[in-house]
Amino acid sequence: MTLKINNVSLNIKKETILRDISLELEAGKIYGLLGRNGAGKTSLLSLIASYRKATDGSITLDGKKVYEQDDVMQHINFLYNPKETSTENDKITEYIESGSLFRSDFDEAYAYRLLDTFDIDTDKSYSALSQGQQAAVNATLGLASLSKVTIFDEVTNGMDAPTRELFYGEVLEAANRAERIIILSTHIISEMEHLFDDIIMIHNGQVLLHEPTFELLEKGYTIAGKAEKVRTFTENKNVINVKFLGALQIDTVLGTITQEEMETAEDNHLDISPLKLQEMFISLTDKKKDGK
Ligand SMILES: Nc1ncnc2c1ncn2[C@@H]1O[C@H](COP(=O)(O)OP(=O)(O)OP(=O)(O)O)[C@@H](O)[C@H]1O
Repeated sequence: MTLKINNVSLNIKKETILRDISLELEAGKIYGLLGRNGAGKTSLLSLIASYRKATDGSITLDGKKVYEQDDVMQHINFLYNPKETSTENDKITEYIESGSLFRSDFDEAYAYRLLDTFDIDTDKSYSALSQGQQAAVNATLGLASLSKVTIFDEVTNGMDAPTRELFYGEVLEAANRAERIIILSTHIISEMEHLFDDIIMIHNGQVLLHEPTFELLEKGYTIAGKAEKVRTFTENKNVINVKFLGALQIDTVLGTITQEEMETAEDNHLDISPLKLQEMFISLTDKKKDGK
């Protein structure tokens, strides 16, 4: 199964929101969609879910156009947390029923197991739940839908840390249950980094990069130790971030490290560790660097 986004652009009024986006997403993968506020993530996801029509270009699932095609659209599920508090009086049980009514792949038993995991009282109405509990119900609807393309747009907003951890575990399980494309748009990068097979970064309405996470993280490293030693080591290197922790300096460097350099680091009691996705993201999307 392949979701193809072909040269998609979106203009709203006279503003260009998305410019010439081309991406190919494969079943069996979890995608992390990252971008600064206003980069265009939700706009792109709305196009995939047919909430909007692209100004140019097309989106296809297994070669079939998605926009306003019911037979294709029912396999694409877009979950987000509405900004307004819901006045929805339906009981959670009714929510699950309607979820399964419209989606042929919906697994009701799985949904109830998830709600139990999230400790949701299914006799309550949706509007009687707290913000974080509503987020857990939305997450459940997405996970249990088993939809071929399942999109979670900042769905963890409002969830507390233990609930987010439960959600991450369930995302991994849901990805193993069925061959599907899962897209997670988030700002909680450090917590979710381990979930992503691929990273897609959107910046100023364009694709900045689309790469397997492990390849991206092999593009650099962090080095920590006595400030003076670290400074000497990273002199003339592409340092994208410098942090201090007491007497310790931690530099994030883009580039590979040679065996010889590894030995020098060891001799100087410097610790080398993998690059952090969040630091790379901050550096790559630094507005000061692109003059914005
Ligand atoms: N209905 C609209 N009318 C005009 N401009 C819009 C509309 N919807 C979105 N935009 C603009 O499109 C740009 C992208 O917005 P979008 O919501 O896609 O960003 P985002 O990456 O999801 O941001 P965030 O991380 O803050 O949620 C922003 O500049 C926003 O102001």
